[in-house]
Amino acid sequence: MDKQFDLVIRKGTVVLEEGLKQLDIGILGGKIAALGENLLYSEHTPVYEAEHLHVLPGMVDAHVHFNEPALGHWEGFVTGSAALAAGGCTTYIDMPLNGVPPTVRLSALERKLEAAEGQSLIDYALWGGLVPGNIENLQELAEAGVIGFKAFMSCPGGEGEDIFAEVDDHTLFKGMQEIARLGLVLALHAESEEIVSKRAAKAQEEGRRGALDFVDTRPIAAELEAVNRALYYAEQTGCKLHFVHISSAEGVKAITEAKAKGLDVTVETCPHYLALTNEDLVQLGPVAKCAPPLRTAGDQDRLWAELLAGRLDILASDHSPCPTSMKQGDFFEAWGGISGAQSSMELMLDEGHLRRNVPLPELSRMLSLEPAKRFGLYPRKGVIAVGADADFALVDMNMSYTLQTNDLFYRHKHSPYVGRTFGCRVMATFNRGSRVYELGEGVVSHAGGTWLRPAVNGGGEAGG
Ligand SMILES: NC(=O)NC(NC(N)=O)C(=O)[O-]
Ligand SMILES: [Zn+2]
Ligand SMILES: [Zn+2]
Repeated sequence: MDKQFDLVIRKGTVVLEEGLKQLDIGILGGKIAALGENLLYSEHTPVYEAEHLHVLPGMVDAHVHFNEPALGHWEGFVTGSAALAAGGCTTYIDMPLNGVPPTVRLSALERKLEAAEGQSLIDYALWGGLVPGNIENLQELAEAGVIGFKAFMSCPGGEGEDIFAEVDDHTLFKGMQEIARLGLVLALHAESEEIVSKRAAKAQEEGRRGALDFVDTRPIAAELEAVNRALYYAEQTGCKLHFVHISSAEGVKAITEAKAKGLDVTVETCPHYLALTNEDLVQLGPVAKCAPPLRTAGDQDRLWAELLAGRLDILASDHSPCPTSMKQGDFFEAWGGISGAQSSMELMLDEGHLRRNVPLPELSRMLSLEPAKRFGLYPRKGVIAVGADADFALVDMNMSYTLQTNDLFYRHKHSPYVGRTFGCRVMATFNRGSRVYELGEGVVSHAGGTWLRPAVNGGGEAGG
C-alpha cells in the first residue's frame, strides 16, 4: 500500500545540507516521514504545491527579546511569534531580559512559561540569565530546561527594581565556572562597560547627541576588549561561550583564533550589521539604534568577508522591540534595540544569496542548522531530513516586494526596513507540519507552539 501522510509538500526546491533538490516532502505526525522525487500517496492526501518555491528549514532564531511577563505592551508571544512566522522562522529562543521579572531564577522562568503557554504560533526555547547575585540559581534553571545563559558585559538599559544588570568581572568568572560545570553555553553581549559608559557620559556632557556621536561612544575597540577578556576567562574556566551580535570583523577574527586554540566558542552576527550602516542610522534615526551600533560601510564589507569565508556560525535577529514612542527623539535616550525579526531570513537570502552568491545551504547553516546544534535542538530542529520536525519556510526567490508598515506583525509596527525592496519573499511557513502563516492570509492556525528543552539537559526532549 502507498505510504500515508498527513500532508505532502510537492515539488519544492528543497534546501538540504548538501545542496538543492526538487523533492516531495511527506509529513506524518508533525515530522518529516519521507523525502523523494516522486513520493507515492493516496489521492486523499492534502497536497501543498511548491513547484515554484524554495523550501528551507525554518529559521531557528537564537536571539529575540519578547517582553512578557509584565511588558507585553512592548511585544508579546502572540505578536512576536506571528512576526517571526511571517519571516520564515519556526523556532526562537527568548532572551532572559526585557520582561519582568527577568529569567534569572526558577520562579521567574515559571512566570515566563505561563506567559508563553498557548500563545506562541511556533516553537520556542528559553534562555536563562547570569546576573550579579544569581550564581546559586543557575542550576535550578538548567535543570528546568533553559538552553543556556546570557550575560551582559555592558549595561543593558531598562528601568525598575527587578532589572537585568550587567556582570562584573568577578560574577563573569564565577558564573563561567558554574556554567562549565552545568555543561551549558554562556552567551555574551560583549562590549566594555568601562569604555562605553565613560564615552557616553563625556559625549552627553559636551552636548554631542547625534547619531554618529552615539556610534562613537561604542567603538569596535570596546567590543574587542570585552571579547578578549571573556575568551581569557573561558580558557581559564572551560566554559563554552557564544558571542551574540558581533558587529565587527575584528571581533570575528579574535573568536576564530580562539577556536583554532581549541576553545568551544561560537559567533553570531545579525542581519542589521550586514544590511545597514552608520549612514543609515543618520537617515533613519533611532529606529535603527542598537548596541553595538551600526558600523561604517568599510566595516560592513569586512564583516561580509568573514561571512563569505565561512567564519560566522549563527545569524540571529536580536529583535529588541519597544513602543514606537521610545524609538524617537534623542539618540542617547531612545531605546537601544532593533525591531527586525520578521525580515531576518529575507534580508539574508536577498543580501547573501541574490546579491553576493552565498549558496543557500550555507545561509541555511547559519540561520537554522548551527543554532539548533549549538543549543541542543538538533536533529529535531534545523534541518530538512527524515525524522526531523516538519518546520519549513517556503520562499519565492523571484518575488520582489517593498516592505510596508502594514506588512509588519509586531506589536509596534516600526522597523528600519520599511520602504526597503527585497528580491525574495516568504510565502508560507509550517511548524511541525501545520501551516501557520500564508502570505495574503496572515496567521492561519491556532497558537500551537511548544516549549523545547535542550537534548543535553531537561530530559532530552528535543533530541529527535
Ligand atoms: N536590553 C536589550 O534588549 N538590549 C539589546 N539591545 C540592543 N542590541 O541594542 C541587546 O541585545 O543588547
Ligand atoms: Zn545585546
Ligand atoms: Zn539582544
